[in-house]
Amino acid sequence: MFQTEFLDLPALASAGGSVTLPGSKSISNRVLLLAALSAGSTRIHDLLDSDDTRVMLQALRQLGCGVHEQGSVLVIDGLGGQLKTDTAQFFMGNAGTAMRPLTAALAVLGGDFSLSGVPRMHERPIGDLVDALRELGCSIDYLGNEGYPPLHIGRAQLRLDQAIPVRGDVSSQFLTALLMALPLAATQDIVIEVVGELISKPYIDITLNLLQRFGIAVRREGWARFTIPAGSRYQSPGDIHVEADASSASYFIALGALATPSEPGAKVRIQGVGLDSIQGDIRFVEAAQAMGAQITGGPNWLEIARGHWPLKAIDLDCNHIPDAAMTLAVMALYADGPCTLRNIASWRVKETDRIAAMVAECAKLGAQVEEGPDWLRVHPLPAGAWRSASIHTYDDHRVAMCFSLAAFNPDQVTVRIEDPKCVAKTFPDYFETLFGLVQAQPGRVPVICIDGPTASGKGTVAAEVAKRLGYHFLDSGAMYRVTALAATRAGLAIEPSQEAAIAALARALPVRFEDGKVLLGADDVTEAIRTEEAGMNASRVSALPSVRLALVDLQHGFQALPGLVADGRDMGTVIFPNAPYKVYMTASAACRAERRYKQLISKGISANISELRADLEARDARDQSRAVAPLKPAADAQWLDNSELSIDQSVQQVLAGWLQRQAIGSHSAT
Ligand SMILES: Nc1ncnc2c1ncn2[C@@H]1O[C@H](COP(=O)(O)OP(=O)(O)OP(=O)(O)O)[C@@H](O)[C@H]1O
Ligand SMILES: Nc1ccn([C@@H]2O[C@H](COP(=O)(O)O)[C@@H](O)[C@H]2O)c(=O)n1
Repeated sequence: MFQTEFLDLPALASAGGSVTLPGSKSISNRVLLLAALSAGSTRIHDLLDSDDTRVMLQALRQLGCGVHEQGSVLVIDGLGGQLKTDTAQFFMGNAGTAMRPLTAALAVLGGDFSLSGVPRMHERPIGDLVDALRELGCSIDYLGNEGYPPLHIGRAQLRLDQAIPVRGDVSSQFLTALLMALPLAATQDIVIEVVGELISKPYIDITLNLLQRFGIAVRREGWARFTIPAGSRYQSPGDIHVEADASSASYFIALGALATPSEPGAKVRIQGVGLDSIQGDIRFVEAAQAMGAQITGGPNWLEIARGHWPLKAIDLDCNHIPDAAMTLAVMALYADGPCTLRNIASWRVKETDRIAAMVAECAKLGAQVEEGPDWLRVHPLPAGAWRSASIHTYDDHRVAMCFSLAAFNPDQVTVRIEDPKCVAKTFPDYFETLFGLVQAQPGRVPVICIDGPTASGKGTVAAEVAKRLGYHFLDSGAMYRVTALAATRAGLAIEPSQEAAIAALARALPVRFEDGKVLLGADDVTEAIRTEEAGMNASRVSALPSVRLALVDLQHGFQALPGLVADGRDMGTVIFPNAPYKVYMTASAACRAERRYKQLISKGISANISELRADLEARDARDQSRAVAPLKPAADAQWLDNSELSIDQSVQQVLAGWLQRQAIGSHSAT
């Protein structure tokens, strides 16, 4: 997951390949609670691992549920409707799918419980559910504002003889919560009556489907009246599989519809969710088809390719696909006319006011957008009108994910996604998954080159800049160091007479960079290549032209989405001559010798400062005077002498220079 302050998406062009999506949030949290309330153990396969499911799991543990991992399977030892504790305080984060059903289940069972969440959770209404539960005889108090969490739950005195009314026109989660809680009290038939037009009906279908799997056969009369039969008891189904998330699939369906194929005939294939899905958001497929996407599918898969282009404008009632419909709003930027999304009032009370968020962020890209209380109209953005923008994400995973699709804009402007880690709510590896399927416009994966002499601090600074931007990091010096080590181990003298043999070795170098370690074959050589002797050998091996040539492809392979920071001697001059930003980092010889001295001493290696200075000057002289790719600043490099700067100041200067070139909004990367 990207933990950076923001993530810059360079202009994207094409897509193709297969992706297996994480489990559905709606199914995962329902299954977790049903398994906890059931008698017996439930083995849950393909459960979503995200912020919202972790919130639910933590609550279940607090209630005394056994939770065990068995490989990729999660086993829940159910409580059989009997809590092991009747006093607890629960933190629900911003997980509506945990807060609502747990409130109902705890209220029906009764006890001394409090439930709170993040500030936004305390702005999300729950009054209609509380009213219904009070009607039933549950004891619930508001601890803050009337109608909103946090809540306190006390002992219940249930009255089951009359139908329980619940409003269905604000959130279907209130009805879901009652349907899941009431089997715990079904000593007689219990009737729920929906007041108002029920929204998001497909989510109720998911609830009914899962209740059935856990032994509860709810009788339904239309969408207005639901009966839990007397004697209903939760029973574990044993094993249960969680489908991949259909709402998450919407980004990849849109991707297939927007991107040109990575090669002729290439498609975007989604595994784990298909046309027979029980999730309502699978009907996003129909909306994407209406916009022109070519989609085929089977029971557990979908394949998408670009069809009509530009996409066709739509005017759609989106009540049945409330979450996935946000993706349509960004697709609308690529349509042949204005797109109107209707019946989406529930967006106003989600993780953020999603209608307001879509209006504000589409407008930053240059689009004209109109809104009403429960509708949104997005006008297409023609080529020439797109603006590079910093997308605010409001701690809302779906805002972050759907705006990533703006990176396919025809003007090839960069799209900045603020706080990319907000995707952790449902899809922690969303951006990594996206980068696995897409290709940037040619030459658009940015490279920041930091070249300079030994011990100028370029490796330290480059690694930190890469971390702050979420970019890959190339320590090119390590490649020469590993080559020299491999040559020595192979009994080759590091001299021109052995050039061909060392180059052959370099071409097939089994080097890997993993989790901060450098591996040569199966050998961890991280420490072995860092000695002063290894540095000198690297300098000698790097003067051999065929060795340099042999390592070019390996270095180019590091240029991958979302970007690269490369440090070395010839990054800006030879390996990435078209890089958009180059720094030549240096410091006085005295300063560099002192830094290296401190570096060695801190590792417990004894050193002599004047010998170190002589060695590094000799190394610099060799690097600067060699015939091929000598150490020198690129003509377009920014010169940075950091003799008087701290590491952090050096990092800040490089970041500031890069952000100035990116020119997106007025963001800082501190
Ligand atoms: N202002 C500074 N900027 C960067 N590094 C600094 C600074 N001050 C001290 N250092 C320290 O200098 C030492 C040398 O840094 P580093 O290894 O990154 O240099 P380098 O240029 O990559 O060297 P080499 O080319 O030999 O690998 C490190 O211990 C680093 O912490
Ligand atoms: N792009 C590069 C990087 C390094 N070298 C040579 O390797 C030696 C070791 O590099 P470090 O950065 O790890 O110290 C260095 O002295 C150079 O001779 C190179 O030629 N080109």
